[in-house]
Amino acid sequence: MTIVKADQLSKKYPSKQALAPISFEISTGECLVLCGGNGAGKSTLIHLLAALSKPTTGTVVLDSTIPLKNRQAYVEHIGYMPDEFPSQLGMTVQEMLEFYAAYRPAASKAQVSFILNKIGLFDQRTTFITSLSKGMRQRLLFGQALLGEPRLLLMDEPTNGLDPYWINEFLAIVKEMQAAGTSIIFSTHMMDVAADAGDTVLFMKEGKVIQEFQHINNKKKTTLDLLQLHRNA
Ligand SMILES: Nc1ncnc2c1ncn2[C@@H]1O[C@H](COP(=O)(O)OP(=O)(O)OP(=O)(O)O)[C@@H](O)[C@H]1O
Repeated sequence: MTIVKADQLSKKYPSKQALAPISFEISTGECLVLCGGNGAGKSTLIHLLAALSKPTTGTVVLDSTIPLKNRQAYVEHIGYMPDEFPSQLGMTVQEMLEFYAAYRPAASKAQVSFILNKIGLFDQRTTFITSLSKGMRQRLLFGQALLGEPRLLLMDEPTNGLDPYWINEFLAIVKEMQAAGTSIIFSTHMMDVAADAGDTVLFMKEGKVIQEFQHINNKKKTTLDLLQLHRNA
């Protein structure tokens, strides 16, 4: 079943066409990975899908009925992980998760504890965010995106700053979420992560999709293919 349908979505700034019109569909439990060099348009596309920015053209529909312009209903069903930490630095780890849980109708106190364990920060739950390492902050951002069992998980460079153990854990959690029916879109510069997680990998350059891989089976070969494309982007 199609969960996300983007039709001719584009973004033009006065001085720049950041994203040329793009159309795609994603099914329940599918993972779409966005790759490409700096300035390729990955964050622009994720911001549009997260309803953080208005498209210049085009539409997005979630779950076949909820349009992007019905912002409240739309964002209730998505989890969003930004590429930079927001400003809640005066909170503890648990307070931050509870703060975000309050905005997610399906999130509960029990889920906050579950996620704290999942991201390996249960023992640091009373630690102030300012005292966390970069990788720990990244895990916390990932954890808040999982709150409320989103139908669509949108993540901007989620593995930045993660050590190899947590990159593996991230990939395992992504697969668990997919198996539970969550659809996932994330950007990455890590070709092995893209090859491992992506059912579909879109390779972008200067706001356009220049190549698309689907249903990757041979991880090693595909990682090399993606690296080759990255060199050309
Ligand atoms: N607010 C803005 N005003 C004008 N141009 C912008 C704005 N935001 C982004 N751009 C431009 O849009 C293009 C795409 O940027 P975007 O952040 O989507 O790239 P990206 O693929 O996420 O890059 P990176 O890998 O460096 O994060 C870039 O050329 C960027 O300079």
